[in-house]
Amino acid sequence: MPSKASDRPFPERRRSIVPPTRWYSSFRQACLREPALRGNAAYWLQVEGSLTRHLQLRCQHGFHVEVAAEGFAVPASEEAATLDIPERQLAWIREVRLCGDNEPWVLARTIIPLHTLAGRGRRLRHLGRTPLGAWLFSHREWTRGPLQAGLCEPADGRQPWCARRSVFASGPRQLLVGEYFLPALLDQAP
Ligand SMILES: C=C(O[C@@H]1C=C(C(=O)O)C=C[C@H]1O)C(=O)O
Repeated sequence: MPSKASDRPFPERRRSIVPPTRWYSSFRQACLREPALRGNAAYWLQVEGSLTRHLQLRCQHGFHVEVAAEGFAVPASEEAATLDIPERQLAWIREVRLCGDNEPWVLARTIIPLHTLAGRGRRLRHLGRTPLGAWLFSHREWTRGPLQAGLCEPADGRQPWCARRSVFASGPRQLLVGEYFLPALLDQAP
């Protein structure tokens, strides 16, 4: 049984933990398609700053990151296009569950292109259970691009139905972070 994050590779045949998602250029655009976004989801899809930090602040017993899979794999063509990297080029893909009070609240999928992993970016392959948000927001040179809103196709009522994502950039380096909100979080008052 794998015990460390590095023991959980990301072969292409491994299923992603996040559902298929259709992305919209803004929260408002997604609301035109799905008015239910104007409920509790509105807060989470638009909240600024580190999502990790916002989640930590609402935990009573503790916050942790559970690594579902990380390793080199080929991103979806639409993800490669969003990052402007060649289609079929390998990237470091990290999928985690952000857990509050021992319950998964958010699923996150991050695509880190090869050129971002060079030099100091090497560290990004060894985050393990350290939240990526803590790293990004403590390195001031990283800035976040506009937030897109996503409507998911959940396989069942326990999967996320909405998400958000954005590109973080530091000079020529960039990475794409998608955050998928689980009903366990959305059912709480924001
Ligand atoms: C971008 C952030 O980082 C969070 C932490 C992640 C991780 O550890 O892989 C992934 C996505 C985010 O939800 C944030 O906190 O805003």
